[in-house]
Amino acid sequence: MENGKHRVKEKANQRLSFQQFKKLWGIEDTGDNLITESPPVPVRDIFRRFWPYVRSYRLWIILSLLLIALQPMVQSATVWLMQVFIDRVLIAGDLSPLYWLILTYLGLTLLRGTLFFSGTYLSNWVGEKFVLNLRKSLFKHLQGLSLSFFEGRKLGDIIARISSDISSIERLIITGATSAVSYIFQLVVFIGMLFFMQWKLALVSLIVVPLFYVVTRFFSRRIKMASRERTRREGAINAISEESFSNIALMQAYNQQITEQDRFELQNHRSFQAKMLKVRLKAAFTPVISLIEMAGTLVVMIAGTWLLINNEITVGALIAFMMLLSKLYSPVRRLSKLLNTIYSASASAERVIEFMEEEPMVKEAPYDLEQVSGYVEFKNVSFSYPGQSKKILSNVSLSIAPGESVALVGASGAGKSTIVKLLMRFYDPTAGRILLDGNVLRGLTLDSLRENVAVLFQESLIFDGTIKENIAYGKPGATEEEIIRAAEAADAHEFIQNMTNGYDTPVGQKGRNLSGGQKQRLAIARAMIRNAAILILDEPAEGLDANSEKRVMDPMKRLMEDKATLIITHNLKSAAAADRILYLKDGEVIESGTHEELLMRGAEYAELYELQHGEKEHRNAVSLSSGSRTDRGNSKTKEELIGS
Ligand SMILES: Nc1ncnc2c1ncn2[C@@H]1O[C@H](COP(=O)(O)OP(=O)(O)OP(=O)(O)O)[C@@H](O)[C@H]1O
Repeated sequence: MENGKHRVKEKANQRLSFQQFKKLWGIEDTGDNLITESPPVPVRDIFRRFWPYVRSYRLWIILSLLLIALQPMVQSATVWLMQVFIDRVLIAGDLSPLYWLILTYLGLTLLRGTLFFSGTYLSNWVGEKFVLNLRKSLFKHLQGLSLSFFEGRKLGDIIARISSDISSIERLIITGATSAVSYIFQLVVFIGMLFFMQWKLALVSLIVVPLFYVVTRFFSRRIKMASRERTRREGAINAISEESFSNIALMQAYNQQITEQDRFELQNHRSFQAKMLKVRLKAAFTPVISLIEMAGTLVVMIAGTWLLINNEITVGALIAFMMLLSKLYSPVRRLSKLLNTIYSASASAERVIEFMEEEPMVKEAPYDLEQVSGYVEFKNVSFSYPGQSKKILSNVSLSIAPGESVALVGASGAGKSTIVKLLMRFYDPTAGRILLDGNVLRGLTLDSLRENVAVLFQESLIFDGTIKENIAYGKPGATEEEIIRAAEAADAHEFIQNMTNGYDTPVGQKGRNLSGGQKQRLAIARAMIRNAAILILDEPAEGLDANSEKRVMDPMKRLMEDKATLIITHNLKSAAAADRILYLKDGEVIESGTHEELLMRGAEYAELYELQHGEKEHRNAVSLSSGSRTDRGNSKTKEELIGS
């Protein structure tokens, strides 16, 4: 029996599979949806999942429900007044009850208005509070997720989920739930009143109720699926817009407007198709419901007339009954419509829940490290990106001591930036260990690790804020004096002072009001103010012209003082000035030593150097290094290390 039940359930699920449904209803699986489908979640579980965000408002919810629940009572009393008016005033021809009837009617109308205002205001207030809390919590949660999550997602889709999807959930959780309770309460009151007035007629009027249920179920399931398709397409529209507009210069420079428009249009059209399917379903739903409603009214009219003929009901009571009946069908209809809204909003809820259930791949650890000296060690570290079998790093071992500079060189794609990502714990190694001052990175809190590292990325990352805010990003709560000192050390003070509003000048989105060199000096000031023991320089002079490069050299040199520095560079002349060079090939350190040692070895590093700087210079470098290695010792200048 249990098995049989299970099979039926399975079959029901199968029959309504998304792909089959899409074929049936005209959204064929075109394979062009940029956003993957979120796992389906039953409505009951959705409520359970979001309940914690409204729990603290439960008293207000109860109050608003109470206010909503009182409304049908007042409505019923108004109908009852009508019955008294017809039977006692109109038919009896007696005007004496009219005075109190009018006064009561007025009082009831005012009461109903007050209840409506406070109920609506309160339920909306709770709803908006829910949106506020949920959005805050989702934003915080997303910020704690690992880099891998963001590298595998479309930014536009993430934004769509934080903005529009969360707003849709409000319709499901608060407005939806309170309206549902209010409609159910109205139903109970009205049905109770109908039975009180004429139980036989009341029974007849309920004949059509199961029909409402069957039709609603049929429509709401399909509306939910169309809504899923629609929300995914909206996410894709956001993603394409974000990609296109953030790369607008590239797009225009390569005349890719048409390609981008086509990409956009495709998703836009699919979104339109999904929406139209939803509209068709919703539009067809209302007339079908009206038809059932009409059938119910007809049956009651016939039965009512028969009862009237048999003197089992008065004219006034029959009219009042019919009026109440129309009021009964209204919450039934609204409840059915609401179910559709709930189902379509649950498509958004599924997308938000998918994100909420994401766990950070890099797990937080308990040990809070204080100020470190900056001794970094990689021990037999291997790494593959999540979900990929290709080994990006194999058995990498390296160390950087405080005050030492190590250059990481190698062909593009060799795995240099991946080493930085592991050191920052954006990812954890697949095998091997990384240590900071002898502590395994996996055991440290992410905050304490990252507080001890300052990074200068290949492309200076500048936020849309003032110059002051951008520098202070390196040390939250930095004083004005500290900011100016950092800017002076980064040789940025002068150009900042020459700007219209000095340190309060806005830099524009991505720092578009600044030159490349200015942005880099601002980034140096930010790293300066952090004063971390470990410094990572990822192609710090990349993209700067000779003049700007010269300009950032001195501040960079000051920044590196006493720090354990890892410098990633393609330029072997800059690498030459490092205390040690690691040559990375296909994720393995194949050569390691000083510039001179590597040249003497005459292997791949020497070959690459020769390729970059010509044979003559290479020979000079070798003879110079073999003759005067001891003289030079560690006297390499920091300028050499950074510049080319
Ligand atoms: N998020 C990622 N997911 C999957 N593979 C990645 C990811 N990031 C990098 N890779 C792959 O890892 C390899 C090493 O990349 P990495 O960025 O570390 O190289 P690199 O030596 O820094 O290159 P470049 O000098 O060009 O910056 C490349 O083959 C790259 O395709």
